[in-house]
Amino acid sequence: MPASQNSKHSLAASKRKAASTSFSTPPLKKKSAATKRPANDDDFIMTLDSDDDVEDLDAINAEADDADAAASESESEPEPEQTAQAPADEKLTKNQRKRKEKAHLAGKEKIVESVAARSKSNGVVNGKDGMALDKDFEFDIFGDGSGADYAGAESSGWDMSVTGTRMHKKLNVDDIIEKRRKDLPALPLPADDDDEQESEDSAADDSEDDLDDDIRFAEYEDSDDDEDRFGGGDANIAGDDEDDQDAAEVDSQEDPLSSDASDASDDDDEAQDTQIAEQDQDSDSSQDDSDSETEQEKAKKAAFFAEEPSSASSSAKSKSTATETSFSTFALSRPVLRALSSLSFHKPTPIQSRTIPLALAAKDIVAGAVTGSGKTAAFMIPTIERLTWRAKSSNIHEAKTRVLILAPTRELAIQCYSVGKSIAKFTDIRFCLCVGGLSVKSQEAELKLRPEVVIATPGRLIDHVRNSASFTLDDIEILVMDEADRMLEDGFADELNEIVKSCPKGARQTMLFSATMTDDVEQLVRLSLKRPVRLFVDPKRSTAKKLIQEFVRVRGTGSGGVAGADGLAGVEDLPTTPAATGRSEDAQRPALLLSLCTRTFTTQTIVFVRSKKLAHQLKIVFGLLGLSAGELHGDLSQEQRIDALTAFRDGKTDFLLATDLASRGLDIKGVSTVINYDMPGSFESYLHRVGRTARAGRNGRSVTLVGEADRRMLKLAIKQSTSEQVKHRIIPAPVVAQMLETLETLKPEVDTVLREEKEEKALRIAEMELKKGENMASHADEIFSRPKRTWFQSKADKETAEAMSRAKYEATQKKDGRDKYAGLSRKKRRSKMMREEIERERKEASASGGAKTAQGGSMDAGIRAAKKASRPTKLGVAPVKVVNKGKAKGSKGKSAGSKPGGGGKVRSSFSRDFGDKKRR
Ligand SMILES: Nc1ncnc2c1ncn2[C@@H]1O[C@H](COP(=O)(O)OP(=O)(O)OP(=O)(O)O)[C@@H](O)[C@H]1O
Repeated sequence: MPASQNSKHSLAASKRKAASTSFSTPPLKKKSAATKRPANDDDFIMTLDSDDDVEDLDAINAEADDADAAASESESEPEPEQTAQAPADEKLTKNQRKRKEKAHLAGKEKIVESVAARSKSNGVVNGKDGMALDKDFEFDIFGDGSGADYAGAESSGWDMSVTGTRMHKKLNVDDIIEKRRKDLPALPLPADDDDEQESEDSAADDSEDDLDDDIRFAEYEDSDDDEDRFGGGDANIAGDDEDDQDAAEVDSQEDPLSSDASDASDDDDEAQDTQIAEQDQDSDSSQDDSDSETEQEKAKKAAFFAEEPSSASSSAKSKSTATETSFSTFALSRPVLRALSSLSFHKPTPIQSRTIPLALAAKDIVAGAVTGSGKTAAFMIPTIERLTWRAKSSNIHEAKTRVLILAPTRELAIQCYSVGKSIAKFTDIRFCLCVGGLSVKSQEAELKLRPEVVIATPGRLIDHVRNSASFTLDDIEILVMDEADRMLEDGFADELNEIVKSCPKGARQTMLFSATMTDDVEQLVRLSLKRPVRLFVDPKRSTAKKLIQEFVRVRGTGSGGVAGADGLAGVEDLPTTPAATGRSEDAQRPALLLSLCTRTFTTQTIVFVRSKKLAHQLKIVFGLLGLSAGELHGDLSQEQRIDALTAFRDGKTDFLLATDLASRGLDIKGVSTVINYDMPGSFESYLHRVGRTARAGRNGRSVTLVGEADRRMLKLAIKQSTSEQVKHRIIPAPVVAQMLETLETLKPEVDTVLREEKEEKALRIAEMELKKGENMASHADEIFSRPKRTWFQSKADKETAEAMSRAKYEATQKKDGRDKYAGLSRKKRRSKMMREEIERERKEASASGGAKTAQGGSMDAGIRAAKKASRPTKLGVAPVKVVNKGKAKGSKGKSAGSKPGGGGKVRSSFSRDFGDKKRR
């Protein structure tokens, strides 16, 4: 425990004590000796990236923002302007220095103006607003703060508009891209896939039937030819046959996706299937989490959780299926019913049906339901309803903050705020949004009025608990955590403990929600739940019913699989010859992605990538190709993040290139496709990502690029879905080859844009430093007279927490099998798996009291070994591509004649994953 926590704890306790004595005299907080404020302390970035060490341009931007914020917040020591500028100056050429000097002068003028404006309008709070990031920057949900314009907001999703002037001129990479694009010669792009020939393979024209037919064909009659037709497996890519055959002979033990590994990997499949089956039992009731639970765990859960009251449960179950069910059956108050009807919420979703009665009865709840099933309203409706029962008082000193809703990201908190205000719009309930990146001062001012509901990200909330006079969590009666499983992860552990400690325990109702909610008692116990009810509405780890999940195989003969990927390998380091392009999966991904986005999924598409740097680079490539794309990740300022979201939501951009920051909770209407540029590190993360589409009963499609290291995740996805939901998409090799050529042409342009952007940013940083110096000079008295803010975590604490979170994430990756067997020969891999399986079965046998004996487990393994022995041991020659060289085109007709898995053709394990599904 960080040393600071003891003092925090006592602080919180003393605040509670003080607050309980009198409402009329809000207790003054004792400010402890200031620890230095870490930059971005409250930036709850949900990225699971491992790119923190990457010096990214947007990171520079973020630093610049911090520098600016620091200037306006005036907490750091003033530094001589010369010193601050020196490092930036050193990097600049003569011309750049001249430009900088110009900017310097212009900046000076601006600063004078802004200081004048600031002193003019300083009446906002206490006559001083210097601690705000930007006094004019407001987050206004409906433009007027009233929530009156819901209909418009509803039609296009929750409103995330931002009003107010910008803190500084936004550096616009779009301008740089546009400038470069104009000078580019026309780039060859693959034609749309709506012509007959191409739709045979890529199968994504407007007609749903055609699309399904084509993909089904690819799925079940996947020939050797087919599987070679993407990822660089065609005669058009010189030398590929040889490469593959060599690879098949030499590396057949190492390539679980290659066709020649098919016989050998049957055992692997079985072993993996068994594991998957055991780990991912469907559980469509609140009662059983998994059969693999030990008796001890079951007993622990039985003691920890309360049974769902039978009346509520049975009526809810019938309600959830009955078409005539309506919100009026819950006896909600008129203003709430009116709001629901204005939102066109006519009947409750299943999770709402089961949650609302229990939540109204003040029960603690641990709830899980599939993405897009209405969990936000499930906790928001009863919360607001309970607030309408409160005793009303016109006296502000009697007002209390009774509800705290926590979310892991700012965007999600903003969305919850928007939903809450909409449902409460006919009541007098007041909300306050407390998230990082927005004005601390205006939040402080709102908190002083004691709004009934506070919706927050943890870091900013703790900042207010520690530093905003009169704000305490002493009166919290309802604590809700959205994406609670995320909040329970190590990265949030310290913050969550601090918050829970600061809330009263006694009469508090706690509700936890997530699509991937855990019922692991060890994790939940620290939240002081009181016999919570488990409400798991959908089968565990399932996707929305109307989601079609497509998978595109990424084939590389090298070892540069996804695990090692960070950066746009296909663009940054494009190979010089097309032949070389088949060497790494990473080299294929940009081309595959762009083939999808230029031909098939041309709008309303979110592309998830695993690093901020990659998101930015892809944005440049998209821009240079004339595709309108925004980026969303943690290296952007909050303003840029909201801008990107709103532009995408409003259809101003067709693509949103995002990290996992955007994977959870965001409800953007009209998202038709989610593309996973790479497989995320955990299956939970996959579920959240693909859950950005097919929401609220709508159709949606996800397309995931699957490399060899992702096969286990692919199998999980297939296992958890119906056969109609999963498809194998094949992109014609000529299309990919053409895209690779185009990317090759673009490479120098991408570099140029990055360089120009860097220069612009260097200038901007210089401006910031100047502004900071000016602020320091103009407001020195005020700055040094202020009490310093105290911080919950030092930078080191935060880094430790992040490192723990990252370690856990990496461990999850290993658990999910991404890298577990990487680098092992087939033989070693199989014997390792066998050993693990025997060990696991032994454990299970002893845990289940001998129901399945260790001996029995070994026997299973023995049977599998015997089965394997009865098969031909090795094909010897790669069966791929022998027949197909001259038949790259018109694969439909050709392949339609082939039989799945028969006729001497060997199907890849990738294809078998799909075929197996069909057989089930
Ligand atoms: N009763 C209802 N009737 C109609 N639409 C609803 C109802 N409840 C919620 N919705 C709509 O369903 C969509 C998804 O809701 P919400 O964002 O709460 O899903 P979620 O379960 O929290 O998803 P996630 O797990 O991704 O966070 C929203 O657009 C919301 O407006």
